[in-house]
Amino acid sequence: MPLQRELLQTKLLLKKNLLVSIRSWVSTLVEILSPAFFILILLIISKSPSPMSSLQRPAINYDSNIPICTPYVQDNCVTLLYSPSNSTLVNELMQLLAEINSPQLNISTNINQTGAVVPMYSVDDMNDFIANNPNVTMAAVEFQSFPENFTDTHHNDPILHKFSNLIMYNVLWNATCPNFINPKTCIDYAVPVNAAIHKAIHTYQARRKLGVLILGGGGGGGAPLPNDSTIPSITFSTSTFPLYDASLNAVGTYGCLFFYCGSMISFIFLMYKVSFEKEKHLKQGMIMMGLNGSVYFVSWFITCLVINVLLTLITIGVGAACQFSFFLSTNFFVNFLTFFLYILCMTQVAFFILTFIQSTKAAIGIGMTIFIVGSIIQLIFSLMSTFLFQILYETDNTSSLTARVILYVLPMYHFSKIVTDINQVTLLSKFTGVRFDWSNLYANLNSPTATNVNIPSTYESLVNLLILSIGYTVLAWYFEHIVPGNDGTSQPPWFFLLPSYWGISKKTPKFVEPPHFDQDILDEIEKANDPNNQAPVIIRGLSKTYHNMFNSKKDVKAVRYLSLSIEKGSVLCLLGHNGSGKSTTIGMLTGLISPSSGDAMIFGKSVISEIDQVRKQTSVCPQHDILWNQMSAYEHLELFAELKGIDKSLRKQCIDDALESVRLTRVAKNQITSYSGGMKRRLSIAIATIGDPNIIFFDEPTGSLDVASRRHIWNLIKEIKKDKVIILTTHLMDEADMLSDRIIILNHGVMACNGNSLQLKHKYGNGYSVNIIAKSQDHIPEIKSFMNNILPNSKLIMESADYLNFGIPLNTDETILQKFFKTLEELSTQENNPIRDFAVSQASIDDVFLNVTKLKHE
Ligand SMILES: Nc1ncnc2c1ncn2[C@@H]1O[C@H](COP(=O)(O)OP(=O)(O)OP(=O)(O)O)[C@@H](O)[C@H]1O
Repeated sequence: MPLQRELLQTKLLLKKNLLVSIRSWVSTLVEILSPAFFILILLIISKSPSPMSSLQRPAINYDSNIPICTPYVQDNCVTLLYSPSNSTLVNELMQLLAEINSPQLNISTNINQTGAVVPMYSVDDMNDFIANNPNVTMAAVEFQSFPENFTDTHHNDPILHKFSNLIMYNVLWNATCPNFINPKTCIDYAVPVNAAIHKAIHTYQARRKLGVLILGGGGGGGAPLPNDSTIPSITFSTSTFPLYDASLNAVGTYGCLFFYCGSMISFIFLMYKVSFEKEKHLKQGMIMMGLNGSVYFVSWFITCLVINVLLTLITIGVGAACQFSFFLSTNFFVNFLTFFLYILCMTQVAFFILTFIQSTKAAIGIGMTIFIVGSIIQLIFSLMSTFLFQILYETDNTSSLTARVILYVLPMYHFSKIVTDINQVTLLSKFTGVRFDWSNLYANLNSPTATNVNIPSTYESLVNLLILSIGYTVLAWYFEHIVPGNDGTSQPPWFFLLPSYWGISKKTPKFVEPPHFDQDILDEIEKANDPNNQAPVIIRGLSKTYHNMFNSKKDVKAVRYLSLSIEKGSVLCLLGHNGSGKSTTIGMLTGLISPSSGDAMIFGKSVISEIDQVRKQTSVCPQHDILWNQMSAYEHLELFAELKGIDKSLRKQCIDDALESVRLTRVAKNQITSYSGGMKRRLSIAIATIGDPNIIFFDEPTGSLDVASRRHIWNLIKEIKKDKVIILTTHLMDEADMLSDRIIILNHGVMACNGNSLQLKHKYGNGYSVNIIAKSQDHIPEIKSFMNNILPNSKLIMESADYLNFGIPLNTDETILQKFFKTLEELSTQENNPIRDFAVSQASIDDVFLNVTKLKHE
């Protein structure tokens, strides 16, 4: 049941992600609470006085309303006069003003209706009325500039367009209030009238942009105003629109930036977390242990979705708690989609970028750069808001088209567009009551004209974020296949066209002609190619070339025509210099690296076409520990036991046995941050042995262990090899000598020799090895000539500073050897002896290794 297996693996990795997040709770909290942090900064900014306040006019208190007048000279009074009455815009504005004022005012041409708002044809009519009816009118508004089409004029010139939207008016109020004597009833009309006009204009704009009915109420009637002989004294002020108070300004000016910052911290965290697992080869290690590569990404994607939902809810919750109308006056789902889709899109951008990055340093660097560049973009959009969109969509010339295309692929552009749209509508909604609802998503909030109708609506911007999320997911998936990862393998750019990729047909191995080999190796090749060979591991012509994308001359032939078979119950040791192809061989046998040619059969299953079946039989202890610092040894073993499909009833026993075998029982529950390098290595070895695999690959298993631990692991390997195949790579010759049933030395990717320890010592060993330390480097020539004279068939194997190593063939005449030893002893008593110290030993694997690799070099 492959799907069931994948679901189980996804569950396991989610559990691992949860565990790691809980254990590193400080960074998890920082990540989750980052939006709250930025919104709180916005709150502080909104509460603190603006640094520009001394240069600005005082903010308007939008909470104040125009009180309905109370007659104090005559029986009736007029709350407000306005002119001109022949302007549709002015009339609509004043009706709106009357409607949203609390208490609601009545527009009436009947000047006898107490408290009415009365339209006047012109400013002269208004002045006449005031002069003829002293102390009847509380206030008056004279509109001086009122572009009839308000938001639609002068679109071709953005600067003119800005000014054409300007409404200018004078507010006049009656300063002769006789109640000055009684200040309680004498009310200042100037401030509330000014604020009411602001509110009315803003509501007008918002309703008009959203396409909702501008007027919802108003009207009324009343009794005629009586005359009075008192001469009114009128004072006036002039005001322009708009003028917001500081708290509204904060969201309007910095909202884009701070909401963006809050959503971007998780992006940087994601870049770090995924690149960390890549850098530490954790993903590779898990794949070698049977993990499906796509499950790895699915598990990260689900983890990100959960974090994304949390971040979105926290953003909306904290924003609403701070009383920002951006959140309070916007439909919850619109707010939710804004943040959710943006963070989702940035998650996919992170996965896309990570396909090209192998190290955490690079990932954090790029993440921070995107964060900073994005912040600058947000700030520009915050400050220029709709103005910038107008310029961008004003014309369809090449430069604006190019700018639009570039901006289109940036998720932050769409985010700032949506935030600006919502801001435009909700900025004053506390006073105007206008909300940004689901149905308003389609409205064009940017004064469309014939030329700039293309400005996307809020809905289109949300859809664009979704399209980008899907686009970046596809790109991440595609480049993940074709960009060589740190395992160096990649698929051809057309991989998705290959039936084998989709499992429709099986991959077929490619075989090439073998290079020239010695007879013993040719015998082994013949054995491996024998169709009757029943060995559990049969490798046939396995080769790997790492191609250089830019220069084929720099291609690396890491392994060339490796052919051999390995019997059950044996340890095969792969020796070789650094870079000789050992890890590549293990990578190919575990399906991590795809061979360039050849194939290997593991218990009859091909590593090319049946890797899933192969992985059920194999286990790996890679060169790099596959460990998470936040998890304990027990949790690691539990994870891998489940990954290997060990039955729940047997799991605990298996884990306890594995811990016991590497002597980690006592510290099993401790997080591995407290472990030494050796302890971590022992845990990696325990992980490799769990689940009783038939074949275990040990890639330099004891490199970082002390002598005692190393001996312990050797005993362990000897014990477990009985019914298994062990393939071991090492640089330690005594380890190879002690453990191996067969040794293969790789030299520049080519099999240079093959046989057991004794056979190799006999064939390639020096018989005896003579190590000589000269008194000084000046004595080296003297010692060399001494050796040449006394033992002409000796061979210099190694020379380093004052150290010389000679090999003496096994078949050397015994009398010559005796003479040699005697001369050495005599020399040691002489004063001019060039030798400080010497030792003679029998041939070792070291000699074999040096001889073989040197021979093949020559
Ligand atoms: N991802 C890769 N891309 C390109 N070349 C690579 C890649 N991985 C390995 N090589 C090259 O392939 C050759 C064999 O490398 P490999 O790691 O298999 O050697 P090794 O014997 O395991 O070395 P070591 O003992 O240092 O681990 C080396 O020349 C190495 O530089």
